Amino acid sequence: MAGCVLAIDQGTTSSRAIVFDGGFSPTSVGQQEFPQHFPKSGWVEHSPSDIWTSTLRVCREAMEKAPDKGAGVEAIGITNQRETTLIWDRTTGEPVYNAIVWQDRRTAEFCAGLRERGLEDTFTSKTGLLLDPYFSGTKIAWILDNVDGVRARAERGELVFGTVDTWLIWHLTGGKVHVTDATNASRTLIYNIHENCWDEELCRLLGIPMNLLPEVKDCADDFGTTEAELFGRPLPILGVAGDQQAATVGQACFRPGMVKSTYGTGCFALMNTGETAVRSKNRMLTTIAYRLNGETTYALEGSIFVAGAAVQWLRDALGLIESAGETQTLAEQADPNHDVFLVPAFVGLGAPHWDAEARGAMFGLTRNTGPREIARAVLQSVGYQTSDLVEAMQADWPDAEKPVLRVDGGMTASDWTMQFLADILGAPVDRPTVPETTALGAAWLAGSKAGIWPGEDAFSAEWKLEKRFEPQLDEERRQQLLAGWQDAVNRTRTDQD
Ligand SMILES: Nc1ncnc2c1ncn2[C@@H]1O[C@H](COP(=O)(O)OP(=O)(O)O)[C@@H](O)[C@H]1O
Ligand SMILES: O=P(O)(O)OC[C@H](O)CO
Repeated sequence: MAGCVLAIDQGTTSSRAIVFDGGFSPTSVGQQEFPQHFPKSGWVEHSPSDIWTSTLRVCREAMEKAPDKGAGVEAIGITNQRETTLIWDRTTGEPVYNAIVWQDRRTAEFCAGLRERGLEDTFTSKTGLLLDPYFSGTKIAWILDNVDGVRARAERGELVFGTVDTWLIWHLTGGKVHVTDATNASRTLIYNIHENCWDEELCRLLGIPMNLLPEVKDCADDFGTTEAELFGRPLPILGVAGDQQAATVGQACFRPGMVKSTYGTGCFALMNTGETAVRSKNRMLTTIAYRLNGETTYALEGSIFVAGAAVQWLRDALGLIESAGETQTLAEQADPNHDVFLVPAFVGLGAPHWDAEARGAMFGLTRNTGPREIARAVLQSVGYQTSDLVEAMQADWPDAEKPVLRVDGGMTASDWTMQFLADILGAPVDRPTVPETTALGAAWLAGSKAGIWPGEDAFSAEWKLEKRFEPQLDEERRQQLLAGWQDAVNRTRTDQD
């Protein structure tokens, strides 16, 4: 079976690999969770070797399970958790520190210091991002300044930096290739998204030597060839995109105004804004959606740090459920006259508030509040947060029609959550037949570059609706719930008077 593509989806909690056939259907999957490390409050790390070895294992598993043991695989596409930061020795490949994960807040004070120096506009105007610990730049600076001997080694040119895509490509190519793509670069806080280059001034402000940085390529490009012994033969890596951008591609959101929202550990909504890099007035991010044939397509992005992670909190910290799916039954049975609001600011608040110091809170508790109302509040928090994002995006780009939201990610398995989302947005929510849109997006980038998959239009035509959720809530109740949510958020924020 020729025309197959192996997609690697290296996520925050697990590594996944999927072989897609020439009809864009998944034929086999490999998946492995790996440990999360929380060395201090607000710190989140991964072992670099876990990232690599779990990825290699799931690729081999997916190839093994694929028809003809993956003989039809002609190209590899990579998509990855973004912003997560690694630095390693360019000769030995030895990491100098663990991977600092996107959720990590250790550089909050450093960011506040830069803001106090009046530097936020300098960073935002060039990168589209905000001075928040979320992005890679201050994480690179932290490693350089806090790990013994690292700055000196960096200045001697012995070290390299990479996001997870770069780390994986380095290993897949036997340490020969040090590259990234424009979408991953656009999340580092040192990449100029308008001029499409690493920015000297921003690197200087953060104290980052530019010799650490990888070459930046288009999303469909030549990223090197895998070592023959890894999969029995060399395979070309032809597609790379950060996971949220890959989902935008996989959801075929190619036209300006189209929006996708992905519900995994966090939630990330991206609106395609075409060739215009819209500068947000509402603290959304401006980012690169994809770069193809040297042409950049931009997006507005709203990033929420906790979505499915709140469901995991119900299971792992509170022990209220044994599996994520139980939340739906609990929510259905909750008292309709008893509103409870959860603001899941477990690692601060992301867009549109960007309050790194805020922590989670629950409001409206009474003696009658039980697991059902709490579970419903968890699922609803995802809807409310999305509603904040969509409202901010529409304010930033009033010309765009009220969008239909294309959704994907593990949490979209919950019909109850998707219906609430449609209700609170007052807009339809579309769930596609292929839930693995992130991996599919990476596969399409590689498959189209290889010339074995068709272009944008034919690919878009293949996007199929599995279920549309229509809004059913009356407007008065919607406004009442939104007001309750706004009140809860205002009381949680640390930057309110
Ligand atoms: N039926 C469900 N109802 C609610 N949440 C769910 C359901 N199934 C999965 N989830 C949540 O979805 C998340 C996993 O989604 P996934 O897309 O695999 O995440 P990631 O790529 O961030 O690791 C978990 O946080 C899990 O709690
Ligand atoms: O690994 P995910 O799916 O939670 O996505 C993480 C994002 O890329 C962080 O920006």
